Amino acid sequence: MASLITAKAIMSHHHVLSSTRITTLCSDKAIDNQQRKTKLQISHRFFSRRTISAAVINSASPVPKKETVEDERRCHVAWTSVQQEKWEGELTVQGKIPTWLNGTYLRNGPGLWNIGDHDFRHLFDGYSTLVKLEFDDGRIFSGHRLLESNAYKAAKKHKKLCYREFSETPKPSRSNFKNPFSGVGEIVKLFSGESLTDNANTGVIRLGDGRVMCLTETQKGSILVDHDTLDTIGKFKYDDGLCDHMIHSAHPIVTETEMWTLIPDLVKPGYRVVRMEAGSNKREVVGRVKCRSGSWGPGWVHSFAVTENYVLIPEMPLRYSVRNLLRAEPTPLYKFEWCPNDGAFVHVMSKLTGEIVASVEVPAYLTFHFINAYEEDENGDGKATVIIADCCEHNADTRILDMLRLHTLRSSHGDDVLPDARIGRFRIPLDGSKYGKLETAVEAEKHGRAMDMCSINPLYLGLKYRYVYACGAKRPCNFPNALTKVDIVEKEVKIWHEHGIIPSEPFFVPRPGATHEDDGVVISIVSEENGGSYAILLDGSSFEEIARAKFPYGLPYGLHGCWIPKH
Ligand SMILES: CC1=C(/C=C/C(C)=C/C=C/C(C)=C/C=C/C=C(C)/C=C/C=O)C(C)(C)CCC1
Ligand SMILES: [Fe+2]
Repeated sequence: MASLITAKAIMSHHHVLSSTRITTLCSDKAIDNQQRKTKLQISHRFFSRRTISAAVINSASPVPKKETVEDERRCHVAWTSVQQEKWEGELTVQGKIPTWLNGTYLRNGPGLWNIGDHDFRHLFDGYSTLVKLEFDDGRIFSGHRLLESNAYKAAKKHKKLCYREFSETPKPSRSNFKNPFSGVGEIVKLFSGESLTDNANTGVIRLGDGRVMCLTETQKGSILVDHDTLDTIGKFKYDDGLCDHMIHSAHPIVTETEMWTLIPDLVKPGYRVVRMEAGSNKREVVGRVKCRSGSWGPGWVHSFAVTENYVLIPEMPLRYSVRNLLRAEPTPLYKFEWCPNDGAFVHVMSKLTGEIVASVEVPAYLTFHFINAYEEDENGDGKATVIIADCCEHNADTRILDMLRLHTLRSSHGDDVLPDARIGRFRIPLDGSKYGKLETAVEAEKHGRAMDMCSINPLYLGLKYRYVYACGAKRPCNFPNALTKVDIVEKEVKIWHEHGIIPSEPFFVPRPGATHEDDGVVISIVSEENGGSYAILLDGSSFEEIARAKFPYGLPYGLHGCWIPKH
């Protein structure tokens, strides 16, 4: 493989640099074993000088002397753009993959953070990069590929940012500089959704009918992919009038039969709760909840939770801000503002009737990811009296958003600057009380005061459960650097960590036929300090390593994944 890649890469000065990196990695013994099966394709036109120089730096090769190099030298591969548009090949497995594990783990996340000479600012800005691990009878066939969103294709074609990303706004064209009406045009393009990105870099889900969809928070960023080839199939076309509302939660809740999601209303602050039957493209509005705070915008809703009978709608003090949405330059809170004085709420809607059965004020909170929720029947008469909802809670401290700026992530490696997080547990009474509680479920010190990117056994969705898998920390760190299993009943925590790693979301796959909640495996993809990366498999119960498989190159950090079983 080394000679194949070198031949492809030595086409220009820049590609001599990229070949240095790839040849170095490919001389790895494990990779030599699979040369025949490996295909690599480098996009020569698009990947820029910066991407390539970062690659050289990560391979510890001699580097050109320039000011940015010192910064980049310290840059962990987790925050370094992928080096090629796609790759596929078999990975060499150390250890033994359970024979029952047959199917594909797919992970989505931002993997390319520069366009031409422009470097993106925030982790969430990067172009969607899918990584697959296909488990087949003890072997792993892997690959990655950039998603062909319109935003990515336009950037590639014009060598510049063309759509509004999380923190980035395209520069106005020269002709628009002098046009006094261009500001109005920008507002129209923003509120019609035209200028918003479809870069579906956040999650990937398998719908009940088997279709696989990548998502971000714009509805137009719902994109179908082929989980085998990683080809982009095309837009998921919602067959309803709800797309006018532009944005939705990036984390719909999907089962074999249905999908639930929330659609925030920016005009009349509130949320629509919608349901889509498996096999359909049409969402039905089950109900609507009005925001209780007097702020202009609804609270940001990245994710939410469901129980067997209810949908929980969070109304956080981190709210959409029209001023910040319109600003070209990012504010410290990007599109949002922090309004704790306007209150923090959780609403509960009946799945059956769409009625609001509880709406409680709670202490200020900041969460991106709900873990799970369930109903509790305290009187033992079969009627739920309280709802318990757990989330990764950032102690109502918005600094986490700015911590995820690429410059900070790249330059603070080794410093203990990650703000604290915990498992926040809401208790929401169903007796008409005005207030709900928010407590710490397990002493945060036990998981290094970091807690995000969580998963549970999917068979326990909406039900009383015991185990949370998430990214935690071994301090000091500037980003969660460990995998953790939290027993929220016994309040015990297991940690898996290796020096210098940045692991992505630990994803739990239950063993078919299992009778214990933690009988299964946990999959994660780990970016290493030395520029490499590997897939890791932990036993869901002991949380010990079962197997790992090294990639022939370094993969950046990724966000969320899904499991597609082989039938
Ligand atoms: C907010 C708007 C947009 C984009 C939203 C996006 C891309 C949101 C992505 C959020 C993610 C990936 C949150 C993850 C959080 C992870 C954490 C806190 C990890 C912590 C580790 O400790 C647009 C769609 C671009 C436009 C409208 C507004
Ligand atoms: Fe997320």
